[in-house]
Amino acid sequence: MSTRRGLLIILSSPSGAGKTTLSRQLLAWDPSLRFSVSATTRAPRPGEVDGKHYHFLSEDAFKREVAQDGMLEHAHVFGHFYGSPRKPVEEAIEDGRDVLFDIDWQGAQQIVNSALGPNTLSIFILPPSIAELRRRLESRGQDSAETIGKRMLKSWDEISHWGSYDFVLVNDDLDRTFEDLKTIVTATRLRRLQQPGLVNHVRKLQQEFEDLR
Ligand SMILES: Nc1ncnc2c1ncn2[C@@H]1O[C@H](COP(=O)(O)OP(=O)(O)OP(=O)(O)O)[C@@H](O)[C@H]1O
Ligand SMILES: Nc1nc2c(ncn2[C@@H]2O[C@H](COP(=O)(O)O)[C@@H](O)[C@H]2O)c(=O)[nH]1
Repeated sequence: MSTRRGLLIILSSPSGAGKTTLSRQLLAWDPSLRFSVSATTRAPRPGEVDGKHYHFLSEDAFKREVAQDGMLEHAHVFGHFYGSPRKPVEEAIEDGRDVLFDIDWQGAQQIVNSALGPNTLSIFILPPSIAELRRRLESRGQDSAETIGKRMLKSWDEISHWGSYDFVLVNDDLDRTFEDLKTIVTATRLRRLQQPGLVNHVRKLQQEFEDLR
């Protein structure tokens, strides 16, 4: 029987729309889901743990990883490098586990256009308004006014790619958005191609049917 290959579930949004919050909820909902811990050259925020939230690398170390083909995708975002280490993702999906990515549109496009494209599920999170996006970045209280200003200026760049994603959610009410996200993940897991074991099941049904005659 062919085994199931894991799905690559990609969440993107402008900074502050809520993808980190939704990722954490999704990981708590389904402990079998693996999070792709990105590498970044930006400094840790208060409370961020190396190896859990990000792998915090120097620029030299990051570039070395890229040169050795160690990144599945990588991009320059808000003045820093970010990338998804290849090995843990490949191991997880070969093991049949789904992997969650919190990455920008450039990284999403690289993965969707790669050999892993048929195994991806991409979801874009929109904010209810630009004013609310700013309010959320400010209320998160983890970035300087200058950083928030830069992220707001880049928000349209990110939003302009919403049309390339499989699904789009407007994250107004968090509980509602999370319910919709779970529905999307559950439905995608039920796609015929995600269930290679069905072939054997249908063969068994056919045999049982033949035995009736
Ligand atoms: N639906 C919502 N309603 C109100 N606040 C929300 C909602 N979703 C997320 N938030 C809050 O908005 C802030 C930004 O959310 P979060 O950090 O998840 O955004 P993000 O898209 O991951 O941003 P970044 O790309 O900068 O990491 C957080 O303080 C979070 O608690
Ligand atoms: N292409 C990639 N983008 C990534 C990756 N990890 C995170 N990101 C995106 O960067 C911005 C900023 O993140 P922050 O943690 O500094 O707020 C956000 O849009 C992330 O989705 C990655 O590995 N590749």
